[in-house]
Amino acid sequence: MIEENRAALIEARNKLQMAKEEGSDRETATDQEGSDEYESRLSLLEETVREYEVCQIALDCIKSGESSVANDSAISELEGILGQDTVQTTDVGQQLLLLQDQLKQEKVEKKKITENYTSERTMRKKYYNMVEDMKGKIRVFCRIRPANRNEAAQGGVIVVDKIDEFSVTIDTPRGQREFQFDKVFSAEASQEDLFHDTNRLIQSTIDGYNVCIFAYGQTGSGKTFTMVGDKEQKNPGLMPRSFNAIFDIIRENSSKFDFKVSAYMLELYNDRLQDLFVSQAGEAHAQTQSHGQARRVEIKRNRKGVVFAQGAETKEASSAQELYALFQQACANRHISATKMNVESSRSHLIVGIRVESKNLTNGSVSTGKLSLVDLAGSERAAKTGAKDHQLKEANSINKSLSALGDVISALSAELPHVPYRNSDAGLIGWKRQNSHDRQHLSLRMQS
Ligand SMILES: Nc1ncnc2c1ncn2[C@@H]1O[C@H](COP(=O)(O)OP(=O)(O)OP(=O)(O)O)[C@@H](O)[C@H]1O
Repeated sequence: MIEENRAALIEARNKLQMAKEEGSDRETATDQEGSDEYESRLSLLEETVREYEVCQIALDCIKSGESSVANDSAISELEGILGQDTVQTTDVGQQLLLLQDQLKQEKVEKKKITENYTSERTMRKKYYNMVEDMKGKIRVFCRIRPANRNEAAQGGVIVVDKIDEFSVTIDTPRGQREFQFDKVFSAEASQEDLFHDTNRLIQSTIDGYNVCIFAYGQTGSGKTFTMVGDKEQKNPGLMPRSFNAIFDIIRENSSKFDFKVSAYMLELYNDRLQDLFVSQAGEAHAQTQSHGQARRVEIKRNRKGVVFAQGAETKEASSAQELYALFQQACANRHISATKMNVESSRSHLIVGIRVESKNLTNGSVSTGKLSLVDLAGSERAAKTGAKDHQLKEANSINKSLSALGDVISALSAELPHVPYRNSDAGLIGWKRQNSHDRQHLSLRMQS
């Protein structure tokens, strides 16, 4: 109908144009009767054009009814056309009233849809996160590392056995012991399998929750492999997979939300927090500039109880690739060295904090969630790792902070009124619960 009207409008305008040209060609109005006839034909044609124009605006308005802004401007255009002339047919007036009525209805409809959408979204968030909560605010997964070539060559015996989805047995000098987890991954489990279960927590972060995933275990048990992946990234770990998942969700929702992703990356080395976005050379340079004063990163809590790393640089990323590039930059500044148990042993706890801010384009509300991904340094026995001198100091500091973390986790699991977060920065930054909805995801690891 719109197309038919548009064609008729063009034809009527052409006829009017031709009639006007014909009029200007007439040299003098010799024949009064002919002149009157011409005038009345011209006025008839003008009226026809106006009618088609009004009709066209009305049809366009009805077609673009979802946008009240577009309709409002169309109405003023329509009123403009009608106001240009004193000739206002009842037909056109009725059409305008009808149109205004339709617009009113559409505005009410639009408001209803927006309200429904907002309440549906709130419900989705609520139920989604209720399901996540039912699974437990603290979830402990166990991953069994396959025996490596050295262990096999030395005739190592497998002492860990997965007996079902949730339990393992371990042969100890005092006999076999059984342990329960929220989930157990066997030595054959892939990186993909591991991520499958944590993937859902990324949605919670985007929904405005604070999520913490960390790997805990003995040195060489595969924490870095699980969190980061192998060096060549043929088997990417939870961190790069999470970066991709964040931006996948962002892409899917880009028509409804405006997102902002920013990150800080720190390491806790020898009880001191270091900003991994600043290299040691950069830090030394900054220290000279500030007359010997070292830049300090400190863990603070704001008035709302939200934990943040004061003094740490935060960088924005607009894609998973950008976030990964920032991560690589941070990893290059991390403390790693060889021990007897791991050729690339992490000598510090790595803390990656990703903040996702989302602005709802429908109602303007803003929510912020944080995903903390932590690769802890491994607990170790100096006798086994061969740690001496500064490595021994590192090991003592690692063991001390892990023991403080153990106290935090025990207190949280037992729901004790006092949780000793303050005993260690590590206990505070990664897994301090920032509100009642937060959830931690603990990956405990074992070696076969
Ligand atoms: N599931 C696995 N499959 C194959 N190789 C693995 C697996 N887990 C760990 N590895 C390998 O075992 C070695 C030790 O793993 P990793 O460095 O991740 O241990 P870690 O627990 O982070 O140690 P540390 O606490 O000393 O840093 C690495 O060479 C890693 O590639």
